[in-house]
Amino acid sequence: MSASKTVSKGSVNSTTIVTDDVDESSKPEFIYGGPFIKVEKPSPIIDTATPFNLELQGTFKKSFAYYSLKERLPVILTKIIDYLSREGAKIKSTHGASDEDIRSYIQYVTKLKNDLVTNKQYDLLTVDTPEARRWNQWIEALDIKHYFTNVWVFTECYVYRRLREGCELSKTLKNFDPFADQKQKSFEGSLELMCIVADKLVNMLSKSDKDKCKSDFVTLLKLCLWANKCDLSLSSGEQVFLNGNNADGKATASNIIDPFQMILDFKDKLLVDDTSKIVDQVTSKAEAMMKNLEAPASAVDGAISSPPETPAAEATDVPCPTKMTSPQHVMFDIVCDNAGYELFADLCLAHFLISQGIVQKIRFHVKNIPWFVSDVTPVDFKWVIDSCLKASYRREVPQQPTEAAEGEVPPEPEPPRVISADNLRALAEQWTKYVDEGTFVVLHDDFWTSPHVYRDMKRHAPSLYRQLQYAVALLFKGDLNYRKLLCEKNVPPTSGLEAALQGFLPAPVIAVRTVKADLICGLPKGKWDQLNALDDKWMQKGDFGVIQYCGKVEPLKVADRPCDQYGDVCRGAGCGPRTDM
Ligand SMILES: O=P(O)(O)OC[C@H]1O[C@](O)(CO)[C@@H](O)[C@@H]1O
Repeated sequence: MSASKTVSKGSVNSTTIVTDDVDESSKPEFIYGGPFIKVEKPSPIIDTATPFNLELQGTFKKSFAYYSLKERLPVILTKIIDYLSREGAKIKSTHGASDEDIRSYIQYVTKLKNDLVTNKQYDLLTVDTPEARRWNQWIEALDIKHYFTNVWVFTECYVYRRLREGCELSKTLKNFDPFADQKQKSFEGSLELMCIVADKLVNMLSKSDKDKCKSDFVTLLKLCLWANKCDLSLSSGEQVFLNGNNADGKATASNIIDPFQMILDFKDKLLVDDTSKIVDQVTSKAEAMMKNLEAPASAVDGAISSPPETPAAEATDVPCPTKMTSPQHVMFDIVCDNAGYELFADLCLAHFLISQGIVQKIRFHVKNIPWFVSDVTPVDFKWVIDSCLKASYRREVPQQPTEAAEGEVPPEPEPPRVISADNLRALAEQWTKYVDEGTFVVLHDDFWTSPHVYRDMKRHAPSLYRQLQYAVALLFKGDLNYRKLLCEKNVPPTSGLEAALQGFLPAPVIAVRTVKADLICGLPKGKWDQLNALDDKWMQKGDFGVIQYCGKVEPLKVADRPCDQYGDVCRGAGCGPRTDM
Protein backbone atom coordinates (compact mmCIF):
# COMPACT_ATOMS: atom_id res chain seq x y z
CA MET A 1 0.00 0.00 0.00
CA SER A 2 1.40 3.42 -0.92
CA ALA A 3 2.68 5.50 1.97
CA SER A 4 1.43 8.78 0.57
CA LYS A 5 -1.76 9.63 -1.24
CA THR A 6 -1.50 10.11 -4.98
CA VAL A 7 -4.06 11.98 -7.00
CA SER A 8 -4.59 10.98 -10.60
CA LYS A 9 -6.99 11.95 -13.33
CA GLY A 10 -10.12 9.85 -13.32
CA SER A 11 -11.54 8.51 -16.53
CA VAL A 12 -14.82 10.41 -16.36
CA ASN A 13 -14.64 13.72 -18.17
CA SER A 14 -11.29 14.61 -16.65
CA THR A 15 -12.67 15.23 -13.18
CA THR A 16 -10.01 14.57 -10.58
CA ILE A 17 -10.54 11.40 -8.59
CA VAL A 18 -8.39 10.11 -5.79
CA THR A 19 -7.53 6.70 -7.12
CA ASP A 20 -5.09 5.22 -4.63
CA ASP A 21 -6.03 3.05 -1.69
CA VAL A 22 -7.84 4.49 1.24
CA ASP A 23 -4.97 4.61 3.64
CA GLU A 24 -5.08 6.24 7.02
CA SER A 25 -1.74 4.86 8.17
CA SER A 26 0.50 7.76 7.32
CA LYS A 27 -1.46 10.89 8.13
CA PRO A 28 0.64 13.40 10.09
CA GLU A 29 -0.73 13.95 13.55
CA PHE A 30 -0.11 16.76 15.98
CA ILE A 31 1.44 15.66 19.24
CA TYR A 32 0.69 18.21 21.97
CA GLY A 33 3.69 20.37 22.65
CA GLY A 34 5.65 19.07 19.71
CA PRO A 35 5.96 19.50 15.96
CA PHE A 36 3.92 17.67 13.34
CA ILE A 37 5.37 14.20 13.15
CA LYS A 38 4.42 11.10 11.21
CA VAL A 39 2.48 8.58 13.28
CA GLU A 40 1.99 5.12 11.80
CA LYS A 41 -1.63 4.05 12.25
CA PRO A 42 -2.89 0.64 11.19
CA SER A 43 -4.70 0.79 7.84
CA PRO A 44 -8.38 -0.10 7.99
CA ILE A 45 -8.12 -1.86 4.60
CA ILE A 46 -7.62 -5.61 4.72
CA ASP A 47 -6.57 -7.52 1.61
CA THR A 48 -9.33 -10.11 1.72
CA ALA A 49 -12.88 -10.82 0.56
CA THR A 50 -15.70 -10.37 3.08
CA PRO A 51 -15.40 -13.25 5.55
CA PHE A 52 -18.53 -15.34 6.07
CA ASN A 53 -20.99 -14.12 8.67
CA LEU A 54 -19.61 -10.57 8.66
CA GLU A 55 -21.38 -7.53 7.26
CA LEU A 56 -20.23 -6.15 3.93
CA GLN A 57 -17.97 -3.13 4.25
CA GLY A 58 -15.51 -1.13 2.22
CA THR A 59 -12.51 -2.26 4.21
CA PHE A 60 -12.41 -5.70 2.59
CA LYS A 61 -10.26 -4.96 -0.41
CA LYS A 62 -11.30 -8.00 -2.43
CA SER A 63 -15.00 -7.31 -1.94
CA PHE A 64 -17.46 -5.57 -4.24
CA ALA A 65 -18.15 -3.11 -1.42
CA TYR A 66 -14.56 -1.83 -1.61
CA TYR A 67 -14.64 -1.60 -5.40
CA SER A 68 -18.03 0.11 -5.33
CA LEU A 69 -17.05 2.76 -2.83
CA LYS A 70 -13.70 3.35 -4.46
CA GLU A 71 -14.72 3.27 -8.13
CA ARG A 72 -18.45 3.14 -8.83
CA LEU A 73 -19.92 5.59 -6.36
CA PRO A 74 -17.31 8.31 -7.08
CA VAL A 75 -18.08 7.92 -10.81
CA ILE A 76 -21.80 8.31 -10.10
CA LEU A 77 -21.07 11.53 -8.19
CA THR A 78 -18.71 12.77 -10.89
CA LYS A 79 -21.41 12.24 -13.48
CA ILE A 80 -23.78 14.40 -11.49
CA ILE A 81 -21.17 17.15 -11.40
CA ASP A 82 -20.58 16.82 -15.14
CA TYR A 83 -24.32 16.84 -15.79
CA LEU A 84 -24.81 20.00 -13.75
CA SER A 85 -21.97 21.72 -15.61
CA ARG A 86 -23.13 20.55 -19.03
CA GLU A 87 -26.87 21.03 -18.64
CA GLY A 88 -26.78 24.02 -16.29
CA ALA A 89 -28.85 26.17 -18.65
CA LYS A 90 -31.59 23.57 -18.96
CA ILE A 91 -31.69 22.91 -15.21
CA LYS A 92 -31.81 26.64 -14.51
CA SER A 93 -34.78 27.18 -16.78
CA THR A 94 -36.69 24.11 -15.54
CA HIS A 95 -36.25 24.97 -11.88
CA GLY A 96 -35.92 28.74 -12.05
CA ALA A 97 -32.44 28.34 -10.57
CA SER A 98 -29.56 30.77 -10.69
CA ASP A 99 -25.89 30.16 -11.62
CA GLU A 100 -25.17 30.38 -7.92
CA ASP A 101 -27.71 27.60 -7.12
CA ILE A 102 -26.04 25.29 -9.64
CA ARG A 103 -22.55 26.22 -8.38
CA SER A 104 -23.54 25.53 -4.76
CA TYR A 105 -24.90 22.11 -5.62
CA ILE A 106 -21.76 21.26 -7.61
CA GLN A 107 -19.66 22.30 -4.61
CA TYR A 108 -21.82 20.25 -2.32
CA VAL A 109 -21.48 17.09 -4.45
CA THR A 110 -17.74 17.68 -4.94
CA LYS A 111 -17.17 17.83 -1.18
CA LEU A 112 -19.29 14.72 -0.70
CA LYS A 113 -17.19 12.88 -3.27
CA ASN A 114 -13.93 13.99 -1.69
CA ASP A 115 -15.11 12.94 1.75
CA LEU A 116 -16.06 9.54 0.37
CA VAL A 117 -12.83 8.80 -1.48
CA THR A 118 -10.70 9.91 1.44
CA ASN A 119 -12.72 7.89 3.95
CA LYS A 120 -13.68 10.87 6.11
CA GLN A 121 -16.21 10.70 8.92
CA TYR A 122 -19.84 11.24 7.95
CA ASP A 123 -21.05 14.81 8.41
CA LEU A 124 -24.36 15.28 10.17
CA LEU A 125 -27.24 16.49 8.02
CA THR A 126 -27.91 20.18 8.38
CA VAL A 127 -31.49 20.41 7.11
CA ASP A 128 -33.96 20.57 9.93
CA THR A 129 -36.72 18.05 9.33
CA PRO A 130 -37.90 15.22 11.60
CA GLU A 131 -36.53 12.69 9.11
CA ALA A 132 -33.12 14.42 8.94
CA ARG A 133 -32.99 14.55 12.73
CA ARG A 134 -33.61 10.81 12.82
CA TRP A 135 -30.71 10.31 10.39
CA ASN A 136 -28.48 12.36 12.67
CA GLN A 137 -29.45 10.22 15.65
CA TRP A 138 -28.55 7.10 13.68
CA ILE A 139 -25.20 8.61 12.68
CA GLU A 140 -24.45 9.72 16.22
CA ALA A 141 -25.25 6.26 17.55
CA LEU A 142 -22.69 4.60 15.26
CA ASP A 143 -19.45 3.23 16.69
CA ILE A 144 -17.78 3.68 13.31
CA LYS A 145 -18.63 6.76 11.31
CA HIS A 146 -16.24 6.46 8.33
CA TYR A 147 -17.34 5.84 4.77
CA PHE A 148 -15.26 2.70 4.14
CA THR A 149 -15.15 1.42 7.67
CA ASN A 150 -18.86 1.39 8.43
CA VAL A 151 -21.26 -1.16 6.93
CA TRP A 152 -21.47 -0.71 3.13
CA VAL A 153 -25.25 -0.29 2.91
CA PHE A 154 -25.21 2.49 5.53
CA THR A 155 -22.56 4.42 3.61
CA GLU A 156 -24.32 4.05 0.27
CA CYS A 157 -27.69 5.10 1.68
CA TYR A 158 -26.01 8.00 3.44
CA VAL A 159 -24.46 9.23 0.18
CA TYR A 160 -27.84 9.19 -1.61
CA ARG A 161 -29.45 10.90 1.40
CA ARG A 162 -26.75 13.59 1.25
CA LEU A 163 -27.35 14.09 -2.47
CA ARG A 164 -30.92 14.86 -1.52
CA GLU A 165 -29.84 17.21 1.20
CA GLY A 166 -27.90 19.25 -1.35
CA CYS A 167 -31.23 19.86 -3.09
CA GLU A 168 -33.16 20.47 0.12
CA LEU A 169 -30.68 23.17 1.09
CA SER A 170 -31.18 24.96 -2.20
CA LYS A 171 -34.06 27.42 -2.63
CA THR A 172 -34.75 26.39 -6.21
CA LEU A 173 -33.50 22.83 -6.63
CA LYS A 174 -35.76 21.19 -4.07
CA ASN A 175 -37.46 19.07 -6.74
CA PHE A 176 -34.33 18.41 -8.77
CA ASP A 177 -33.67 14.73 -9.48
CA PRO A 178 -30.06 14.39 -10.67
CA PHE A 179 -30.89 11.03 -12.26
CA ALA A 180 -34.14 11.99 -14.04
CA ASP A 181 -32.57 12.24 -17.51
CA GLN A 182 -30.80 8.88 -17.19
CA LYS A 183 -34.03 7.21 -16.10
CA GLN A 184 -35.92 8.79 -18.99
CA LYS A 185 -33.33 7.68 -21.57
CA SER A 186 -33.34 4.16 -20.19
CA PHE A 187 -37.14 4.05 -20.53
CA GLU A 188 -36.93 5.23 -24.14
CA GLY A 189 -34.27 2.62 -24.91
CA SER A 190 -36.62 -0.15 -23.72
CA LEU A 191 -39.72 0.94 -25.62
CA GLU A 192 -39.63 -1.89 -28.14
CA LEU A 193 -39.23 -4.47 -25.36
CA MET A 194 -42.28 -3.03 -23.63
CA CYS A 195 -44.32 -3.20 -26.85
CA ILE A 196 -43.38 -6.86 -27.29
CA VAL A 197 -44.26 -7.72 -23.69
CA ALA A 198 -47.53 -5.75 -23.89
CA ASP A 199 -48.57 -7.75 -26.98
CA LYS A 200 -48.14 -10.99 -25.05
CA LEU A 201 -49.54 -9.75 -21.78
CA VAL A 202 -52.92 -8.93 -23.30
CA ASN A 203 -53.33 -12.68 -23.93
CA MET A 204 -52.68 -13.48 -20.29
CA LEU A 205 -55.30 -11.20 -18.83
CA SER A 206 -58.60 -12.88 -19.61
CA LYS A 207 -59.67 -15.31 -16.89
CA SER A 208 -57.87 -18.58 -17.56
CA ASP A 209 -57.92 -22.14 -16.23
CA LYS A 210 -55.76 -23.09 -13.26
CA ASP A 211 -52.84 -24.51 -15.24
CA LYS A 212 -52.53 -21.63 -17.66
CA CYS A 213 -52.91 -19.16 -14.83
CA LYS A 214 -50.10 -20.85 -12.92
CA SER A 215 -47.78 -21.00 -15.88
CA ASP A 216 -48.42 -17.33 -16.77
CA PHE A 217 -47.84 -16.29 -13.15
CA VAL A 218 -44.50 -18.15 -13.17
CA THR A 219 -43.54 -16.53 -16.47
CA LEU A 220 -44.33 -13.04 -15.20
CA LEU A 221 -42.26 -13.56 -12.04
CA LYS A 222 -39.33 -14.48 -14.27
CA LEU A 223 -40.00 -11.49 -16.50
CA CYS A 224 -39.78 -9.32 -13.38
CA LEU A 225 -36.52 -10.99 -12.41
CA TRP A 226 -34.65 -10.37 -15.65
CA ALA A 227 -36.02 -6.83 -15.83
CA ASN A 228 -33.86 -6.22 -12.75
CA LYS A 229 -30.78 -6.43 -14.97
CA CYS A 230 -31.64 -2.92 -16.15
CA ASP A 231 -30.41 -0.93 -13.18
CA LEU A 232 -28.38 2.17 -13.66
CA SER A 233 -26.39 2.19 -10.45
CA LEU A 234 -24.56 -1.03 -11.32
CA SER A 235 -23.52 0.48 -14.62
CA SER A 236 -22.73 3.85 -12.98
CA GLY A 237 -25.52 5.44 -14.98
CA GLU A 238 -24.77 3.90 -18.39
CA GLN A 239 -27.75 2.46 -20.26
CA VAL A 240 -28.17 -1.28 -19.83
CA PHE A 241 -29.54 -3.20 -22.78
CA LEU A 242 -30.96 -6.64 -22.38
CA ASN A 243 -29.22 -9.28 -24.44
CA GLY A 244 -28.53 -8.41 -28.04
CA ASN A 245 -29.58 -4.79 -28.40
CA ASN A 246 -27.39 -2.28 -30.15
CA ALA A 247 -25.55 0.40 -28.25
CA ASP A 248 -28.34 2.80 -29.22
CA GLY A 249 -30.80 0.55 -27.44
CA LYS A 250 -32.58 -0.53 -30.62
CA ALA A 251 -32.83 -4.06 -31.83
CA THR A 252 -31.10 -4.56 -35.19
CA ALA A 253 -33.15 -4.52 -38.43
CA SER A 254 -34.19 -8.16 -38.54
CA ASN A 255 -33.56 -8.97 -34.92
CA ILE A 256 -36.25 -8.91 -32.21
CA ILE A 257 -35.34 -9.08 -28.55
CA ASP A 258 -38.11 -11.02 -26.91
CA PRO A 259 -38.00 -10.93 -23.09
CA PHE A 260 -40.09 -14.11 -22.99
CA GLN A 261 -37.46 -15.91 -25.07
CA MET A 262 -34.80 -14.58 -22.68
CA ILE A 263 -36.54 -16.38 -19.82
CA LEU A 264 -35.88 -19.65 -21.63
CA ASP A 265 -32.36 -18.68 -22.69
CA PHE A 266 -31.42 -17.70 -19.12
CA LYS A 267 -32.83 -20.90 -17.55
CA ASP A 268 -29.42 -22.02 -16.24
CA LYS A 269 -28.70 -18.60 -14.78
CA LEU A 270 -31.65 -18.82 -12.43
CA LEU A 271 -29.84 -20.27 -9.45
CA VAL A 272 -32.80 -20.69 -7.10
CA ASP A 273 -36.25 -21.08 -8.60
CA ASP A 274 -39.08 -21.14 -6.04
CA THR A 275 -41.65 -19.88 -8.58
CA SER A 276 -43.84 -22.97 -8.47
CA LYS A 277 -44.04 -22.87 -4.66
CA ILE A 278 -44.68 -19.11 -4.73
CA VAL A 279 -47.58 -19.42 -7.13
CA ASP A 280 -49.19 -22.26 -5.17
CA GLN A 281 -48.79 -20.55 -1.81
CA VAL A 282 -49.82 -17.08 -2.93
CA THR A 283 -52.92 -18.35 -4.72
CA SER A 284 -54.09 -20.54 -1.87
CA LYS A 285 -53.39 -17.90 0.77
CA ALA A 286 -55.21 -15.29 -1.32
CA GLU A 287 -58.20 -17.63 -1.74
CA ALA A 288 -58.36 -18.21 2.01
CA MET A 289 -58.18 -14.47 2.69
CA MET A 290 -60.87 -13.79 0.14
CA LYS A 291 -63.18 -16.30 1.90
CA ASN A 292 -62.32 -14.69 5.21
CA LEU A 293 -63.40 -11.31 3.88
CA GLU A 294 -66.67 -12.67 2.58
CA ALA A 295 -67.54 -14.50 5.82
CA PRO A 296 -69.07 -12.56 8.75
CA ALA A 297 -66.41 -11.86 11.37
CA SER A 298 -68.04 -14.12 13.96
CA ALA A 299 -67.90 -17.10 11.60
CA VAL A 300 -64.15 -16.82 11.11
CA ASP A 301 -62.02 -18.72 13.54
CA GLY A 302 -60.35 -16.31 15.92
CA ALA A 303 -60.12 -13.49 13.35
CA ILE A 304 -61.24 -10.00 14.25
CA SER A 305 -61.82 -8.44 10.87
CA SER A 306 -63.23 -5.31 12.41
CA PRO A 307 -62.30 -3.95 15.81
CA PRO A 308 -64.36 -4.62 18.91
CA GLU A 309 -66.47 -1.83 20.42
CA THR A 310 -66.62 0.60 17.54
CA PRO A 311 -70.09 2.08 17.91
CA ALA A 312 -69.19 5.35 16.25
CA ALA A 313 -67.39 3.82 13.31
CA GLU A 314 -68.60 5.02 9.94
CA ALA A 315 -69.33 2.25 7.47
CA THR A 316 -66.58 3.67 5.21
CA ASP A 317 -64.00 3.90 8.00
CA VAL A 318 -61.22 1.38 7.98
CA PRO A 319 -60.75 0.01 11.49
CA CYS A 320 -57.68 1.20 13.33
CA PRO A 321 -54.69 -0.85 12.16
CA THR A 322 -53.53 -1.37 15.73
CA LYS A 323 -56.67 -3.39 16.45
CA MET A 324 -57.24 -4.99 13.06
CA THR A 325 -56.05 -8.57 12.80
CA SER A 326 -57.17 -9.30 9.28
CA PRO A 327 -56.98 -7.03 6.25
CA GLN A 328 -59.79 -5.15 4.56
CA HIS A 329 -58.66 -6.28 1.13
CA VAL A 330 -56.67 -9.12 -0.35
CA MET A 331 -53.45 -7.34 -1.21
CA PHE A 332 -50.13 -8.18 -2.84
CA ASP A 333 -47.22 -5.84 -2.16
CA ILE A 334 -44.33 -5.01 -4.47
CA VAL A 335 -41.34 -3.34 -2.88
CA CYS A 336 -40.12 -1.73 -6.08
CA ASP A 337 -36.61 -1.27 -7.35
CA ASN A 338 -35.89 0.49 -10.64
CA ALA A 339 -38.03 2.77 -12.80
CA GLY A 340 -38.32 2.25 -16.56
CA TYR A 341 -38.49 -1.26 -17.95
CA GLU A 342 -38.30 -2.89 -14.50
CA LEU A 343 -41.29 -0.96 -13.17
CA PHE A 344 -43.13 -1.73 -16.40
CA ALA A 345 -42.57 -5.46 -15.74
CA ASP A 346 -43.83 -5.04 -12.15
CA LEU A 347 -46.96 -3.33 -13.49
CA CYS A 348 -47.53 -6.24 -15.86
CA LEU A 349 -47.41 -8.73 -12.98
CA ALA A 350 -49.69 -6.51 -10.91
CA HIS A 351 -52.20 -6.23 -13.75
CA PHE A 352 -52.19 -10.01 -14.20
CA LEU A 353 -52.84 -10.65 -10.47
CA ILE A 354 -55.80 -8.28 -10.52
CA SER A 355 -57.28 -9.43 -13.80
CA GLN A 356 -57.07 -13.10 -12.78
CA GLY A 357 -58.89 -12.20 -9.55
CA ILE A 358 -56.03 -13.56 -7.43
CA VAL A 359 -55.89 -10.38 -5.32
CA GLN A 360 -57.91 -7.17 -5.06
CA LYS A 361 -55.22 -4.56 -4.60
CA ILE A 362 -51.54 -4.09 -5.32
CA ARG A 363 -49.52 -1.82 -3.05
CA PHE A 364 -46.34 -0.49 -4.68
CA HIS A 365 -43.70 0.67 -2.19
CA VAL A 366 -41.41 3.23 -3.79
CA LYS A 367 -38.65 5.57 -2.65
CA ASN A 368 -39.43 9.02 -1.37
CA ILE A 369 -36.31 10.55 -2.90
CA PRO A 370 -33.98 9.83 -5.85
CA TRP A 371 -32.15 6.67 -4.81
CA PHE A 372 -29.41 4.42 -6.17
CA VAL A 373 -29.68 6.24 -9.50
CA SER A 374 -32.68 4.49 -11.04
CA ASP A 375 -35.01 3.51 -8.17
CA VAL A 376 -38.68 4.42 -8.56
CA THR A 377 -39.96 7.56 -6.84
CA PRO A 378 -43.66 8.59 -6.81
CA VAL A 379 -42.89 11.00 -9.66
CA ASP A 380 -41.28 8.18 -11.68
CA PHE A 381 -44.25 5.92 -11.04
CA LYS A 382 -46.51 8.49 -12.63
CA TRP A 383 -44.29 9.34 -15.59
CA VAL A 384 -43.67 5.70 -16.44
CA ILE A 385 -47.43 5.10 -16.73
CA ASP A 386 -47.96 8.42 -18.52
CA SER A 387 -45.15 7.68 -20.96
CA CYS A 388 -46.65 4.26 -21.74
CA LEU A 389 -49.97 6.00 -22.26
CA LYS A 390 -48.44 8.38 -24.80
CA ALA A 391 -46.02 5.90 -26.32
CA SER A 392 -45.71 5.99 -30.05
CA TYR A 393 -43.69 3.22 -31.66
CA ARG A 394 -43.82 1.23 -34.86
CA ARG A 395 -41.28 -1.02 -36.50
CA GLU A 396 -41.75 -3.49 -39.32
CA VAL A 397 -39.46 -6.48 -39.00
CA PRO A 398 -38.88 -8.48 -42.19
CA GLN A 399 -39.52 -12.19 -41.67
CA GLN A 400 -36.88 -14.77 -42.56
CA PRO A 401 -37.75 -16.20 -45.99
CA THR A 402 -38.79 -19.87 -45.85
CA GLU A 403 -36.45 -22.11 -47.86
CA ALA A 404 -38.11 -23.85 -50.81
CA ALA A 405 -37.51 -27.55 -51.30
CA GLU A 406 -35.43 -28.42 -54.35
CA GLY A 407 -37.35 -27.98 -57.57
CA GLU A 408 -40.31 -26.31 -55.82
CA VAL A 409 -41.49 -22.75 -56.27
CA PRO A 410 -40.38 -20.64 -53.28
CA PRO A 411 -43.35 -19.79 -51.02
CA GLU A 412 -44.65 -16.22 -50.86
CA PRO A 413 -42.58 -14.24 -48.33
CA GLU A 414 -44.31 -13.73 -44.97
CA PRO A 415 -45.48 -10.16 -44.38
CA PRO A 416 -43.23 -8.24 -42.00
CA ARG A 417 -43.97 -8.46 -38.28
CA VAL A 418 -45.26 -5.18 -36.95
CA ILE A 419 -44.23 -4.11 -33.48
CA SER A 420 -46.34 -1.24 -32.23
CA ALA A 421 -47.27 0.53 -29.02
CA ASP A 422 -51.04 -0.04 -29.42
CA ASN A 423 -51.31 -2.64 -26.65
CA LEU A 424 -48.85 -0.78 -24.47
CA ARG A 425 -51.10 2.28 -24.54
CA ALA A 426 -54.17 0.14 -23.79
CA LEU A 427 -52.47 -1.39 -20.76
CA ALA A 428 -51.41 2.02 -19.49
CA GLU A 429 -54.97 3.24 -19.80
CA GLN A 430 -56.07 0.43 -17.49
CA TRP A 431 -53.20 1.14 -15.07
CA THR A 432 -54.30 4.78 -14.90
CA LYS A 433 -57.80 3.61 -13.94
CA TYR A 434 -56.35 1.23 -11.35
CA VAL A 435 -54.40 4.08 -9.79
CA ASP A 436 -57.42 6.41 -9.85
CA GLU A 437 -59.76 3.88 -8.24
CA GLY A 438 -57.21 2.70 -5.66
CA THR A 439 -56.62 -0.81 -7.04
CA PHE A 440 -52.98 0.20 -7.46
CA VAL A 441 -51.76 2.07 -4.39
CA VAL A 442 -48.41 3.88 -4.35
CA LEU A 443 -46.79 4.20 -0.91
CA HIS A 444 -43.47 5.83 -0.07
CA ASP A 445 -42.51 5.33 3.54
CA ASP A 446 -39.27 7.01 4.66
CA PHE A 447 -38.02 3.69 5.94
CA TRP A 448 -37.21 2.54 2.40
CA THR A 449 -34.67 5.36 2.15
CA SER A 450 -33.20 4.81 5.58
CA PRO A 451 -29.94 2.89 6.06
CA HIS A 452 -31.62 0.14 8.07
CA VAL A 453 -31.79 -3.53 7.23
CA TYR A 454 -35.22 -5.16 7.28
CA ARG A 455 -34.64 -7.11 10.49
CA ASP A 456 -34.80 -3.70 12.19
CA MET A 457 -37.99 -2.45 10.49
CA LYS A 458 -40.16 -3.40 13.44
CA ARG A 459 -38.09 -1.18 15.71
CA HIS A 460 -37.62 1.77 13.37
CA ALA A 461 -40.89 1.70 11.42
CA PRO A 462 -43.48 -0.28 13.40
CA SER A 463 -46.44 1.12 11.45
CA LEU A 464 -44.92 0.09 8.14
CA TYR A 465 -44.20 -3.37 9.52
CA ARG A 466 -47.82 -3.68 10.60
CA GLN A 467 -49.03 -2.43 7.24
CA LEU A 468 -46.96 -5.13 5.51
CA GLN A 469 -48.50 -7.77 7.77
CA TYR A 470 -51.82 -7.43 5.93
CA ALA A 471 -50.36 -8.54 2.59
CA VAL A 472 -50.81 -11.94 0.98
CA ALA A 473 -47.11 -11.73 0.14
CA LEU A 474 -44.35 -9.17 -0.23
CA LEU A 475 -42.36 -9.18 -3.44
CA PHE A 476 -38.95 -7.58 -2.85
CA LYS A 477 -37.35 -6.52 -6.09
CA GLY A 478 -33.67 -6.16 -6.77
CA ASP A 479 -30.29 -6.30 -5.21
CA LEU A 480 -30.49 -3.53 -2.64
CA ASN A 481 -33.69 -4.98 -1.17
CA TYR A 482 -31.97 -8.37 -1.10
CA ARG A 483 -29.00 -6.98 0.81
CA LYS A 484 -31.36 -5.42 3.33
CA LEU A 485 -33.35 -8.65 3.64
CA LEU A 486 -30.12 -10.51 4.39
CA CYS A 487 -29.12 -7.81 6.89
CA GLU A 488 -26.12 -6.97 4.64
CA LYS A 489 -24.42 -10.08 6.01
CA ASN A 490 -22.26 -12.42 3.98
CA VAL A 491 -24.09 -15.54 5.17
CA PRO A 492 -22.78 -18.91 4.03
CA PRO A 493 -24.33 -19.32 0.55
CA THR A 494 -26.12 -22.55 1.47
CA SER A 495 -27.97 -21.03 4.45
CA GLY A 496 -31.74 -20.81 4.07
CA LEU A 497 -33.64 -17.58 3.45
CA GLU A 498 -35.66 -17.89 6.64
CA ALA A 499 -32.54 -17.94 8.84
CA ALA A 500 -30.97 -15.12 6.80
CA LEU A 501 -34.02 -12.90 7.40
CA GLN A 502 -33.23 -12.93 11.13
CA GLY A 503 -36.85 -12.65 12.25
CA PHE A 504 -38.19 -10.32 9.55
CA LEU A 505 -41.46 -12.19 9.02
CA PRO A 506 -44.33 -9.71 8.49
CA ALA A 507 -45.80 -11.70 5.58
CA PRO A 508 -44.48 -14.30 3.13
CA VAL A 509 -41.35 -12.91 1.49
CA ILE A 510 -40.59 -13.32 -2.21
CA ALA A 511 -37.08 -12.17 -3.15
CA VAL A 512 -36.53 -11.58 -6.86
CA ARG A 513 -33.06 -10.35 -7.62
CA THR A 514 -30.29 -10.47 -10.18
CA VAL A 515 -27.03 -10.93 -8.32
CA LYS A 516 -25.14 -7.63 -8.13
CA ALA A 517 -23.41 -7.87 -4.77
CA ASP A 518 -21.34 -10.56 -3.12
CA LEU A 519 -23.85 -12.11 -0.77
CA ILE A 520 -26.39 -14.83 -1.41
CA CYS A 521 -28.32 -17.55 0.38
CA GLY A 522 -30.22 -20.69 -0.53
CA LEU A 523 -27.72 -22.10 -3.05
CA PRO A 524 -27.38 -25.85 -3.43
CA LYS A 525 -24.19 -27.29 -1.93
CA GLY A 526 -21.17 -26.81 -4.20
CA LYS A 527 -22.82 -24.30 -6.56
CA TRP A 528 -21.10 -21.23 -5.13
CA ASP A 529 -17.64 -22.82 -5.42
CA GLN A 530 -18.42 -24.00 -8.92
CA LEU A 531 -19.45 -20.50 -10.06
CA ASN A 532 -16.46 -18.91 -8.36
CA ALA A 533 -14.12 -21.27 -10.15
CA LEU A 534 -15.57 -20.19 -13.48
CA ASP A 535 -15.57 -16.43 -12.78
CA ASP A 536 -14.62 -14.82 -9.49
CA LYS A 537 -16.67 -11.72 -10.39
CA TRP A 538 -19.92 -13.54 -11.16
CA MET A 539 -21.70 -11.91 -8.22
CA GLN A 540 -21.08 -8.39 -9.48
CA LYS A 541 -22.52 -8.45 -12.96
CA GLY A 542 -26.25 -9.10 -12.69
CA ASP A 543 -25.98 -12.11 -15.01
CA PHE A 544 -27.40 -14.59 -12.51
CA GLY A 545 -30.67 -14.44 -10.63
CA VAL A 546 -32.69 -15.94 -7.80
CA ILE A 547 -36.42 -16.17 -7.07
CA GLN A 548 -36.72 -17.21 -3.43
CA TYR A 549 -39.55 -17.68 -0.99
CA CYS A 550 -39.96 -17.75 2.76
CA GLY A 551 -43.52 -18.53 3.87
CA LYS A 552 -42.95 -18.26 7.61
CA VAL A 553 -45.05 -15.46 9.07
CA GLU A 554 -45.41 -13.95 12.49
CA PRO A 555 -49.09 -14.05 13.61
CA LEU A 556 -50.87 -10.71 13.45
CA LYS A 557 -52.22 -9.82 16.88
CA VAL A 558 -53.84 -6.72 18.33
CA ALA A 559 -50.89 -4.35 18.74
CA ASP A 560 -49.43 -3.83 22.18
CA ARG A 561 -48.54 -0.24 21.33
CA PRO A 562 -51.12 2.55 21.14
CA CYS A 563 -52.55 3.85 17.92
CA ASP A 564 -50.15 6.18 16.07
CA GLN A 565 -52.72 8.89 15.63
CA TYR A 566 -55.02 8.69 18.65
CA GLY A 567 -52.93 6.91 21.27
CA ASP A 568 -54.85 5.29 24.12
CA VAL A 569 -58.08 7.19 23.35
CA CYS A 570 -58.42 5.37 20.04
CA ARG A 571 -61.70 3.48 20.05
CA GLY A 572 -60.67 1.23 17.24
CA ALA A 573 -61.80 3.22 14.25
CA GLY A 574 -61.64 6.76 12.97
CA CYS A 575 -58.07 6.70 11.78
CA GLY A 576 -59.46 8.17 8.62
CA PRO A 577 -60.55 6.47 5.43
CA ARG A 578 -57.52 4.56 4.17
CA THR A 579 -57.11 2.73 0.93
CA ASP A 580 -53.97 0.89 1.85
CA MET A 581 -55.16 -1.60 4.47
O1 LIG B 1 -31.11 -1.90 -8.54
P1 LIG B 1 -30.63 -2.99 -7.65
O2 LIG B 1 -30.91 -4.34 -8.20
O3 LIG B 1 -31.13 -2.82 -6.25
O4 LIG B 1 -29.06 -2.91 -7.64
C1 LIG B 1 -28.44 -1.92 -6.98
C2 LIG B 1 -27.00 -1.89 -7.23
O5 LIG B 1 -26.52 -1.07 -6.28
C3 LIG B 1 -25.90 -1.83 -5.29
O6 LIG B 1 -26.87 -2.20 -4.36
C4 LIG B 1 -24.84 -1.01 -4.67
O7 LIG B 1 -24.18 -0.21 -5.51
C5 LIG B 1 -25.36 -3.05 -5.90
O8 LIG B 1 -25.36 -4.11 -5.07
C6 LIG B 1 -26.24 -3.17 -7.09
O9 LIG B 1 -25.37 -3.25 -8.11
